[in-house]
Amino acid sequence: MPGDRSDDMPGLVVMGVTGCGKSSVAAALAKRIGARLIEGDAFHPPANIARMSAGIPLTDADRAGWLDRLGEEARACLAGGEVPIVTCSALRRAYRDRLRAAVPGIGFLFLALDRSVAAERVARRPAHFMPPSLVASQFATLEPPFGEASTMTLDATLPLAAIVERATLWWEARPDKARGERPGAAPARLPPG
Ligand SMILES: Nc1ncnc2c1ncn2[C@@H]1O[C@H](COP(=O)(O)OP(=O)(O)O)[C@@H](O)[C@H]1O
Ligand SMILES: O=C(O)[C@H](O)[C@@H](O)[C@H](O)[C@H](O)COP(=O)(O)O
Repeated sequence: MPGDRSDDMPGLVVMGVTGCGKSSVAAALAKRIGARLIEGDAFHPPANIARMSAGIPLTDADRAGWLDRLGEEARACLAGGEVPIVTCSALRRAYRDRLRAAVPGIGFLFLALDRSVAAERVARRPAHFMPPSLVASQFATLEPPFGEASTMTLDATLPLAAIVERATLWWEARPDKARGERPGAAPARLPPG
């Protein structure tokens, strides 16, 4: 699936519905490119965790403070000279714009999968606060980031290594890298699909 890289990307958000592989992909990608992982789940206030554990979807108001917290973490990471990779469902355009306001040009890697696979993965995942009953509301809320700047969509059912490989190529081809660290270098070619 195509990626759009019209802005510089100082860091990344790995986004998508519950069970799409955000935590798995972001951890592996952070290791691969030497970035700092900011695990979004670790920044929910206890009230949000309690709601989700009880099978109640978060509201815009529940998510607002969490998104701001993630934006602050990403900014602090950049200020410290590190590259942030944030896991955050970022389901709506407005949520992504809130993160973009905190970190202009931040990129979004969207892991796309259908709801039956998401439901299956969430049901099989041990000891996690998200119950399978919340999968439907995640899909109802999702606004895919198609056409937005600095976004890349990948098939979340590819093997983890293939996702990380494609994401790494996209990251390496980002404009500031091409301009700054590799003057005159052509951006790396993205693999088909
Ligand atoms: N590419 C993949 N292929 C198969 N299973 C995956 C893949 N990525 C993640 N998983 C599995 O799916 C489940 C959900 O992954 P996770 O990273 O926790 O998703 P999220 O953080 O988006 O909720 C986990 O059991 C994980 O091992
Ligand atoms: O790992 C997961 O299962 C979730 O996707 C998690 O990363 C996220 O915190 C929730 O989805 C709650 O936030 P939203 O209701 O905004 O998705």
